[in-house]
Amino acid sequence: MLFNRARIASRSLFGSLRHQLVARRDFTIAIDGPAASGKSSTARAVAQELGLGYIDSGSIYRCATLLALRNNIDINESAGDLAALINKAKVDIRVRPSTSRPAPNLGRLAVPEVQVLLDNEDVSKEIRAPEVNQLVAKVASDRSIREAVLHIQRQLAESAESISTNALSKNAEGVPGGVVMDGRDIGTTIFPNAELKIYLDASAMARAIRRWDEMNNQMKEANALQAAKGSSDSDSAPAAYPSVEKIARELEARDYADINREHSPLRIAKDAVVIDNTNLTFEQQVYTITDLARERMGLAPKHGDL
Ligand SMILES: Nc1ncnc2c1ncn2[C@@H]1O[C@H](COP(=O)(O)OP(=O)(O)O)[C@@H](O)[C@H]1O
Ligand SMILES: Nc1ccn([C@H]2C[C@H](O)[C@@H](COP(=O)(O)OP(=O)(O)O)O2)c(=O)n1
Repeated sequence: MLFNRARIASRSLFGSLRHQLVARRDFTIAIDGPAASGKSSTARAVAQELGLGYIDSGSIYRCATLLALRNNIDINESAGDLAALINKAKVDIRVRPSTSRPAPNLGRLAVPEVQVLLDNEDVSKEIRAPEVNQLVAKVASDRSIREAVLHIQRQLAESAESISTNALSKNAEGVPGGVVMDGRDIGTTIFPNAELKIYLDASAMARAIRRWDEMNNQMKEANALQAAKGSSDSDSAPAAYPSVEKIARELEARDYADINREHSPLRIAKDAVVIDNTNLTFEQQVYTITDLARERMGLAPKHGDL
């Protein structure tokens, strides 16, 4: 049915419009914001609640960064070489309903799990490594690389539409097909006609504490796993993680690079709804967005005043 089919075209003839994905899909939600503001977890929960597809555009830039590191490409000297590699690479983002208990900071909401495949290799963990964090904003600032990534975004948007209803659908009666995509330029450049644009923000300290908590939980899980194996091998001990202050400085440095770059910088789209979640619970922010979306779909809100 035409109603459910994504039809995407790039307007390559129109200079500054060339990065747009002109989506004829039924409902697109763009979620942008600074690092660790909650975009990905929120977008996944919103996609699950509404039965839409989900694409984490940052993970594509992270795959590009991993390719640069693995191939010793100096991004200052040879961005074109990296763009060529990305053009040849196959990136796949798989979303499946969560199998584990929700994290304590996410309340009752189970957030779907995302697996990122680069040329069929699961790189979900590797693309979150500190070396990738440090280089990714630089990689994302290059125009030829952004163009190569756009190509992948377009392909993924097409397949996300087709998996959306069977992979994530839950309590989504009456909701049309569509996709939730998060990143930095989704509402401003990639989907300028998105039906709903959200700019998610939180204080740098709140964001750093959340990242630190994440690392702490991962460390505890790794320790428990090692203890269960009875291993005392110091080589397999998880690495120490940085202080909250150091994480905050790194997040701010990346935000500065993302806001001040020339091509598709991080900006609040003029028609975006800004949600500062410094003092919101995860459920509040997710249900605020799903109710806004339902309202724009012509459906009754489910959660009312939060
Ligand atoms: N309102 C909230 N309260 C507490 N923690 C939150 C909230 N929203 C998101 N988080 C947590 O913040 C961390 C960063 O979220 P994430 O979705 O990875 O952000 P981003 O995609 O913007 O980098 C995650 O651990 C997530 O569970
Ligand atoms: N649409 C996008 C998405 C991400 N980027 C860049 C900018 C970010 O610093 C990196 C990594 O993005 P990602 O969303 O994975 O980062 P965080 O989860 O917020 O730490 O990619 C971008 O330029 N445009």
